[in-house]
Amino acid sequence: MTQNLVGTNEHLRLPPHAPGLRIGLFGGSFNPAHDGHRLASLTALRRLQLDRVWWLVTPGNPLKDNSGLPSLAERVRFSRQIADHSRIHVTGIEASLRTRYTADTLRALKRRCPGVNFVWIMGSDNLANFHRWNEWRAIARMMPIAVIDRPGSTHSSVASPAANWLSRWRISESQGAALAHAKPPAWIFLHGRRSELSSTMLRERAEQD
Ligand SMILES: Nc1ncnc2c1ncn2[C@@H]1O[C@H](COP(=O)(O)OP(=O)(O)OP(=O)(O)O)[C@@H](O)[C@H]1O
Ligand SMILES: O=C(O)c1ccc[n+]([C@@H]2O[C@H](COP(=O)([O-])O)[C@@H](O)[C@H]2O)c1
Repeated sequence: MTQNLVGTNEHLRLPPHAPGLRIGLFGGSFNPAHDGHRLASLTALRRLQLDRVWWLVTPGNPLKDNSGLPSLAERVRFSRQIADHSRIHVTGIEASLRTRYTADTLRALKRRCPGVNFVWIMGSDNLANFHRWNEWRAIARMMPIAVIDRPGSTHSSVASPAANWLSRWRISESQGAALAHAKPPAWIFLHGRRSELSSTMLRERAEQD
């Protein structure tokens, strides 16, 4: 079934959505997907009371060397096996939108999905580098952001230039249910059960085998 969907480029289409839904957008290389991605998504679903999380499997992170990156279809297919949850939709829609930078992707999705309450989700390692992203302040002005704590970047992320700039708009963890409706900039740092997993670790293990 999943294989067929990838074969028909179903992963390039927008999943079902409707005005008023709260949808988390979780972008990543997913090379490969792992349980840390799933745990972060479940944390966001529950603590932010989201209806869905869409994984946006990138054609290639603009800040990474993407040589050797497996095909989008392969990464989507494996991500679907890992996600395995009715509220998590794995997509390759940046490829069909022909966007690479997150700011462009979010603009395009907001235009195509009027009335949807989107939240950008990222691990805390990405907050630490967020100030290097294209139009990062514009991203923060476009939609609320949820940062999920991740081993190794708890402190560097909150001490980062982006976190400093964003500090006045941080809402408390107890207000998670309000984030999707908050006027951006608005962001939250969610602490909870953490996963040590990373795609780098899995690629290194696979090389040793
Ligand atoms: N264990 C984890 N806990 C919380 N967030 C995570 C975790 N692993 C990845 N993420 C987040 O998931 C998103 C996609 O990450 P990505 O696909 O690059 O995985 P990665 O494990 O960070 O990969 P790599 O090791 O190749 O950098 C990013 O926002 C990242 O911060
Ligand atoms: O737009 C940018 O400048 C930008 C820079 C770095 C990363 N991103 C996005 O951040 C998400 C996480 O990337 P990664 O490779 O850490 O999984 C993914 O959706 C990337 O496209 C975006």
